[in-house]
Amino acid sequence: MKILSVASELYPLIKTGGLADVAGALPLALAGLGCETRTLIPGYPAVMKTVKAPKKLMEFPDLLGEHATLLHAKHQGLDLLILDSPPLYQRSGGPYLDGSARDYADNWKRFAVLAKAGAEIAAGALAHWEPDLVHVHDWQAALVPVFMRYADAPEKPSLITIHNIAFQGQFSAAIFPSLGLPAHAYGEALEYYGTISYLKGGIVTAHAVSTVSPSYAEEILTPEFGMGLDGLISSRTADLFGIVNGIDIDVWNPETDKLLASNYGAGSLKKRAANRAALTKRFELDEDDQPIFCVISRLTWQKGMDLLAEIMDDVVATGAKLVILGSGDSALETALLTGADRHRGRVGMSIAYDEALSHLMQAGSDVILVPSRFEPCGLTQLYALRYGCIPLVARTGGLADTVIDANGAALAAGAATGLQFQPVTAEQLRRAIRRTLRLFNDRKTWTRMQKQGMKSDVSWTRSAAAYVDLYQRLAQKGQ
Ligand SMILES: Nc1ncnc2c1ncn2[C@@H]1O[C@H](COP(=O)(O)OP(=O)(O)O[C@H]2O[C@H](CO)[C@@H](O)[C@H](O)[C@H]2O)[C@@H](O)[C@H]1O
Repeated sequence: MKILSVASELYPLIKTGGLADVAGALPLALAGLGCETRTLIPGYPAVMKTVKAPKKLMEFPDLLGEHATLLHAKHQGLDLLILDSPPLYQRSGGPYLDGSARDYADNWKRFAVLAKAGAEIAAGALAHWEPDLVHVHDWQAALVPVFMRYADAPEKPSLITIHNIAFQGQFSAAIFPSLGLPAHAYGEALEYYGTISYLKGGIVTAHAVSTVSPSYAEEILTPEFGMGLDGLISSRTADLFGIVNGIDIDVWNPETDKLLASNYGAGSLKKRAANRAALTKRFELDEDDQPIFCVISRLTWQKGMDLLAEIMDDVVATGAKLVILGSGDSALETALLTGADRHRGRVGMSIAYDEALSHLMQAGSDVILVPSRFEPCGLTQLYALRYGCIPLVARTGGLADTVIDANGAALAAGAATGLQFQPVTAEQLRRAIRRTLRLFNDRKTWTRMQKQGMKSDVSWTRSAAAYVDLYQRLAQKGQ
């Protein structure tokens, strides 16, 4: 089966968050199951600089008034379709934000053009490669099924995956005429309280909607988590699926990871000590045997980072240490940095996006804290499981689905892999930290939990098979 995947980021070429990991790893996992995936991405500077000898496939003279060239390249097992349009994508900032962290004013156009190209490819624009199905990710690609619905060509089966419903691609209704859609598409697919919502358009028009864990698929049916789209999603429950993310277990393998100070496995956990020592040095922490908690996250309210700032003094008071890697909301960055300054030697912080450091932190820390208010899946707890770093997570979304709480029954059965807490409040987080410390001091139980986590199947194997199953169902329906 031939799949056209459309995404706005793709590991290892361009990444701001978990979407890139999934868009980058899923095609590799699907390849072994008879699916040939080509991924359409914008020609950002990082992409154009990294891919070797891209081949020109075709020109799009007029995609919503923009000229673009479609390039083909292979990169680390990925088959790429790169939409090269320098006025839209060759910018010095990130994929979505300029150097001052402001949204590009023409993001509506940048991603509408990407989607339009996707719809044209789906309709057979490429002479030698026509997809059987289109899989689009998040609001940035959500207009692909909208353009397909209102095109003259026969509609291909389509799936939209929601990685985070908080980001909806909402724009002024004034852009509607520039999208080149028939007038009725506004009310049928795109209109959202007098504005335009790309994600809504995708949810209305895609043949199936999925999200990245079964629990989050349930949660987004409720007003609390649906962020205004719960009513619409509830009307599509027959076509709604929750497939938990996997991770690339070759990139995230403590036995071979070149970014670590020392490689190790479940049978050689003592070798984690060298990573702990490297981490201690890197963050100028005191050298002692107290547990190290880590946080690797966007610094946002979603991720509960305000709670982390609130409880930092209490964590330090227990004797534990804390290392934080992240960037995001500037008020939260300041609050956390101020706290870290108060506790030199006990709290270390790096305001950065640092892939290499994130690997060392997973290998050198004892616990990863993930106090998210909502979490569609979450990936850092999956890396942590694989690295023998115990996840302490909020009981929500994919975090609830992937970590087995160390309650009495799970401990007795030897099944526990981490800790969960709820509701997501500072008080419950403090309690969960105290519970973690009690377990940490019971070395036999702790080691057993580490080993159990390292045995968990966090690979793509099962989930890739679930996607293939869904693709096949959609393809059959479309016949
Ligand atoms: N400062 C930093 N330096 C280095 N690496 C950093 C970093 N900050 C974050 N990362 C990395 O970025 C990724 C973040 O992925 P998550 O799944 O945790 O959240 P995100 O909200 O981006 O993704 C959304 O999409 C994914 C994919 O579906 C869902 O799992 C998730 O719940 C949803 O919110 C991880 O690979 C993490 O290691």
